[in-house]
Amino acid sequence: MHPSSKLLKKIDSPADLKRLGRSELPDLAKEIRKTIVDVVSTSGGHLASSLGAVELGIALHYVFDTPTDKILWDVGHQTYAHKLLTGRRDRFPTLRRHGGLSGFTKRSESPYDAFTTGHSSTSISAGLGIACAKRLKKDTSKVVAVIGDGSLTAGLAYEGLNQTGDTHKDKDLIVILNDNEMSISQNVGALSSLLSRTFSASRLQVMRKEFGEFLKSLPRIGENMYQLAKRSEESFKTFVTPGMLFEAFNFEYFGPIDGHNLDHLIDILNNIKKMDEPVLLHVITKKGKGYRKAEQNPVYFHGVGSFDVDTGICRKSSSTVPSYTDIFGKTMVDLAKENEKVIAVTAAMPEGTGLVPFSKAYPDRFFDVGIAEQHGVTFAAGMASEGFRPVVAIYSTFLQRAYDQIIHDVCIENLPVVFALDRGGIVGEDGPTHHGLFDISFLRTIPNMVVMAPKDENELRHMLATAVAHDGPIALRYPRGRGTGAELDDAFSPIPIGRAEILSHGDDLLILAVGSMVSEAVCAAALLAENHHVQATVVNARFIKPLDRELIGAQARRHRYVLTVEENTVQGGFGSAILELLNDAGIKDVAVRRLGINDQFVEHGPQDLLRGKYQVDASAIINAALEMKDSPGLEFKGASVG
Ligand SMILES: Cc1ncc(C[n+]2csc(CCOP(=O)(O)OP(=O)(O)O)c2C)c(N)n1
Ligand SMILES: CC(=O)[C@@H](O)[C@H](O)COP(=O)(O)O
Ligand SMILES: [Mg+2]
Repeated sequence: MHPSSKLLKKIDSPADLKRLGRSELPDLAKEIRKTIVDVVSTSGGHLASSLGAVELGIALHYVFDTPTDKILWDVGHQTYAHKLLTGRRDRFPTLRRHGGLSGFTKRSESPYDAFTTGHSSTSISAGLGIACAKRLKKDTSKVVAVIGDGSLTAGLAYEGLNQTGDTHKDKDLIVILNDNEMSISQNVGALSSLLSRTFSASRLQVMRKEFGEFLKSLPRIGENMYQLAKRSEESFKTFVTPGMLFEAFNFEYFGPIDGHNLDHLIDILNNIKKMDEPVLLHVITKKGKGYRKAEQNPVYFHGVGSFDVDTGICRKSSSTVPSYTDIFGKTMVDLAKENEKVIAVTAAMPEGTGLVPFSKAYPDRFFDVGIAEQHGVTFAAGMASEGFRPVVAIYSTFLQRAYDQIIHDVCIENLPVVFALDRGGIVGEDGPTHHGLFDISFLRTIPNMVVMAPKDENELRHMLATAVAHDGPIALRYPRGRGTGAELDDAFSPIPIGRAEILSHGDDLLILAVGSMVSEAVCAAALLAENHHVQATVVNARFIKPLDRELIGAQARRHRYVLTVEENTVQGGFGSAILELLNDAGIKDVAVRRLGINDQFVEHGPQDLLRGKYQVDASAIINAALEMKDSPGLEFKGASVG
């Protein structure tokens, strides 16, 4: 904590905050910002969003009686001030570390975290659910949902607004729109331009105040003129502010006001708190507020690794190995050059998915749909139905939101949509809401879908070329982070669909690995041979669907022991597909062990630590092989019978 945090160190709960005078709050905001910058510069995190929500956090906990009154923070990535004010100041340096504070709100972490978040646009729905539950319990405490302008581009948010505004049942929900004109990148969509058409809050306030004073000063007619002007201001406002949109949902709309002006915030929240109907307060904030480097580059400082506070430069690793994301982005540009039908779709994450180079090279063939994964998939299906080759680049975890669209709009019609799933596997510090640990299971069950995973960044290129050439739905999933350092072939050579490859031969054990686990399997096989005289055959399955039934069946018949490895849930994953194959092929006399995440959510922490803990790395493969070797009645005896 910053040594000069005289005020913050006195705050162990919002009750302590309430003891401060309003005049002390700006200094508290400064201390909170310093603490956030200090900690995030060391541990990484969502800096810009949290810096922009400092006054909001202070004002909300100053006005409302939390945790009885509930505050829900959409996405939850902007909650570092909220955490510092709600009894987590001393633990704040553990932010995003294994066993430390989550980078998002998490119900099990604090009673002040009203809802567990990480995926966007859930706060209004969850907030309304809580508000309706409170009403049934005759509990008159308040519910506030804080949602960003980016998160308001998701359809889910409107589903929540729509029900809230339904007048059949009284609903008492406060929605605060935290409008900084940014998603991760510049915000997109019609709503964003409507929101950004507002006058700058300060100018509007000054105009309104001066004009009102003038009218009231007019002798005799002043008050009437003031009331007339006020009414006309309402109609004026509806043209320049998005009030009309929210009022269409039966919300009382207030704003836009300056979301960094604590006095304004506290005054208006005190008024709004007394209302018992749906209210939307529109606040204007600056993403990165208070740290110039982040104000100047909120995209870079949206999610940042450790950095030097003075220069704002991230402490990069010395490795020169490109990330899977970089290779994907470069390959997309290469493919688009060869094939004018290739288009790219992202759901508000051009940087994270590596599509910025594509967006610059082919702006007409690049589509950022906003945080709207469901829409993005169906939008891509529409384009595919017209002969294009859409590549939908979405993190594995965020694609979960569009499961029906994949089935209903893409696979039933067998449309050629490519799903490029970045962050497939354990992602690290973002934790359970962000690990991509289900895509192999939820995709392989869909008819017409092809599912593959490259062993390295070179195979990613060939797989992407394969995908774009494939005349039907196809998905490739690859991990967060750097590749293996594999050499990149100059030319693409599309891989025959359903074709695996044997990487090494050994009679004792058959290791079937997919994606990021192939390099782990190769490493494990070498160590098993060198240190334990266990000879393993390693197969890079490449395809989870369709499996290479011929090659895998033949190899399974030649081995007594089979180990499958995947960075995915074991339930319904690659290992399950292998069990199904063996069963269908009548291959019975093999002992199969499936390595993967075993029916649990994975907490946040460093990728490698979590891979070790959850048995998806080379040492886990070695241990599993040795356990099989030493298990009673099972011994490795060279070439297996049969
Ligand atoms: C369903 C889903 N898609 C994508 C993301 C990735 N994501 C995290 S924050 C963010 C932008 C949110 O913008 P906004 O709500 O305006 O918050 P700000 O960062 O501007 O404070 C995105 C796209 C996500 N968390 N959830
Ligand atoms: C909050 C959110 O959902 C995104 O910012 C996410 O944290 C990005 O993840 P990467 O850091 O893997 O791009
Ligand atoms: Mg925003």
